[in-house]
Amino acid sequence: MSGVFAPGTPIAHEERDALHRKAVRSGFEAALAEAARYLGATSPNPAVGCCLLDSAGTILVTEAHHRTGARHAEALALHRARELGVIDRVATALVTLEPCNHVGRTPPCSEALRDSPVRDVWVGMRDPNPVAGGGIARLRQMPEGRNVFLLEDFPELADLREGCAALLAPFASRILRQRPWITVKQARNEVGSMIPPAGRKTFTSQASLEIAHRLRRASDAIITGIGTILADSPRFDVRHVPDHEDRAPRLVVVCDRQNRLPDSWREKMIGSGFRVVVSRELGEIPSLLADHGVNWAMVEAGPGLLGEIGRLGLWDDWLDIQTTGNGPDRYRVFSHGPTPLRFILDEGVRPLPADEAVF
Ligand SMILES: NC(=O)C1=CN([C@@H]2O[C@H](COP(=O)(O)OP(=O)(O)OC[C@H]3O[C@@H](n4cnc5c(N)ncnc54)[C@H](OP(=O)(O)O)[C@@H]3O)[C@@H](O)[C@H]2O)C=CC1
Ligand SMILES: Nc1c(N[C@@H]2O[C@H](COP(=O)(O)O)[C@@H](O)[C@H]2O)[nH]c(=O)[nH]c1=O
Repeated sequence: MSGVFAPGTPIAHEERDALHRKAVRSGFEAALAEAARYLGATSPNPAVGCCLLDSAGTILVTEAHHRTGARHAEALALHRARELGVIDRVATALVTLEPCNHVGRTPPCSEALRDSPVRDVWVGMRDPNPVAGGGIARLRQMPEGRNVFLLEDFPELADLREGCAALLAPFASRILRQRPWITVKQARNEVGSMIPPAGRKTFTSQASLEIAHRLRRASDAIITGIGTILADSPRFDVRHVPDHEDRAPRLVVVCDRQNRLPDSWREKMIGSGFRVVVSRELGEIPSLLADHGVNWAMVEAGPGLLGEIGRLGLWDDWLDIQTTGNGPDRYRVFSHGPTPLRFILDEGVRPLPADEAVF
């Protein structure tokens, strides 16, 4: 592995490699954490993080893509490095997604890297988007010895690649399958029921509600059923954690085949910044959401709609939060791949025992 250390650094190869792996690891962890803060704000673009290191492997800047139309993560990180006066020290760029090679709303990141002192570029995932991809090949063709390393070529860094795959999963789903990543969130009480006690909408703990609201913040759309609207008149807003500033209107899709949706609820939601769509056919929802640029959709619905979603297999991961009645709530996750839920869950709610949980 060549990399973050300047040629001629007077340390042994093995020591250099160990330090190098440590620097790459901390850099990717920082880039992933920063990017995950913007899940739900970047769509239809992906969430992407970038970390710039100096030749000793010290982190100089960590940045992320904030929203469509704004600078990409690499371009913003290089911009910050110039603002901070550390651009001349930048040696290595770690990016969770292949740098773009096209002129979209912003110029190609491959060129931003070319016009910088970066010599080594570490890439978490190849870009599944054929329009923007090609940055790896372009960087490799550039003169002056730029090196490009892919995490997929380093088995000892497989967990970082999985993190990058989880971060990209919602975008990759829309691009490759023309449907968003769909997460079902289900809360159940001590006896396994989803139905709240009379006069209440929720029964889980504050920690669980914060997880639910982080998921709302990270997703671009909520799929629900008419039964939930009629029972709860839900707000579906983000209030137990801070929301993204100036977020684009989020979609709520209501499965309602008999036109029972109250106008008053629809008007209230539009007034709070949602777009409301009614669907008579559950099966059409994934492609409809993809057409609206939705990368990640969550389901907040009752047992009627969840049964149908389960029967049709219309989900990618399923978060089941259970109240125990005594002690903290527990959760388990069922997932069909590296799940972006890893960026949502935290210590406030404990996983169920390993044999009952996916991770
Ligand atoms: N604990 C939790 O996590 C949650 C609990 N809840 C609770 O669940 C209860 C409501 O549950 P429920 O009555 O089952 O309501 P749902 O929210 O599950 O909505 C059910 C409706 O979905 C529509 N639907 C079902 N299948 C399809 C399909 N294939 N295509 C299109 N539409 C479809 C039907 O509408 P139609 O009748 O028009 O055919 C059906 O009546 C409430 O008490 C609420 O508090 C709600 C959300 C989360
Ligand atoms: N019961 C239940 C949940 N239920 C979901 O929350 C909705 C109410 O949202 P709001 O109007 O924004 O407070 C409700 O209609 C249903 O979709 N969620 C949870 O995290 N825990 C719970 O115990």
